[in-house]
Amino acid sequence: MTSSAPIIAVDGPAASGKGTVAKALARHFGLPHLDTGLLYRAVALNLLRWGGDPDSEFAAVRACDFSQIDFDDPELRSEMTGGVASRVSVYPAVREALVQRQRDFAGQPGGAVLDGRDIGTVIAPDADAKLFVTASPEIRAERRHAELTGLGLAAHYEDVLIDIRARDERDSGRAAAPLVQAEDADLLDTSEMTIDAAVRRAIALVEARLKRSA
Ligand SMILES: Nc1ncnc2c1ncn2[C@@H]1O[C@H](COP(=O)(O)OP(=O)(O)OP(=O)(O)O)[C@@H](O)[C@H]1O
Ligand SMILES: Nc1ccn([C@@H]2O[C@H](COP(=O)(O)O)[C@@H](O)[C@H]2O)c(=O)n1
Repeated sequence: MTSSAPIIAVDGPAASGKGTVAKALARHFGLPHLDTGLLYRAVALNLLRWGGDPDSEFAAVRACDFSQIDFDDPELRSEMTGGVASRVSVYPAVREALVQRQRDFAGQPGGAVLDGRDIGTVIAPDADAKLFVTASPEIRAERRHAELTGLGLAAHYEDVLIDIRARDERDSGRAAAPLVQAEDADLLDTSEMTIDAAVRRAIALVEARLKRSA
């Protein structure tokens, strides 16, 4: 892959700020951006609406149908949908059903930024730049809690922290495409960083990688 049409992979745990960083990178480098978590959330939302059982791999695979999904639907971003997304994403057949769509996005001629859990390891292992964005569970829970209450939703910090820890365990512990830092990814721990500082550091890390691969 040449640096004129770069693929940038951004991975990390829930509420680490990877989406914020990925969107800013896309703006900075003039690239299209895909939040791959939305694909797993779409499967989860189908399942919830159809009354399917998240413990059934068969039902989850049937829910890999985006024909009725509006990607602007606010329900996609709910905590309930995110929790079910992390359950259906453990199934290899669900992951398999979503791979090609993500690889097609990554492979478009002008380059792309994708964020998720397995972008640098499975979807685009040859990406030109890879970031692993993280922060402590407590900081991530604070940020998610502030986000939810800011939207006027009732949320308790302790519950959010429990949910974040459960999500970390499921995403990192599954056999298929677990959340793990790719060997050639740069680590960006945003625990002590403002959004501006995290974005500036992300741009600097990616620019350095692109220069090296030019
Ligand atoms: N460095 C930071 N300092 C403070 N708040 C931040 C920082 N980075 C992100 N945030 C805020 O934290 C929340 C979560 O960020 P974001 O949505 O980017 O995380 P994410 O990793 O993409 O989450 P997920 O994929 O689990 O939905 C948002 O409200 C965002 O504005
Ligand atoms: N590449 C990815 C992206 C997401 N997931 C799973 O989906 C859940 C929701 O993702 P968000 O980024 O929107 O929070 C997440 O907890 C993962 O289980 C995935 O497996 N791979």
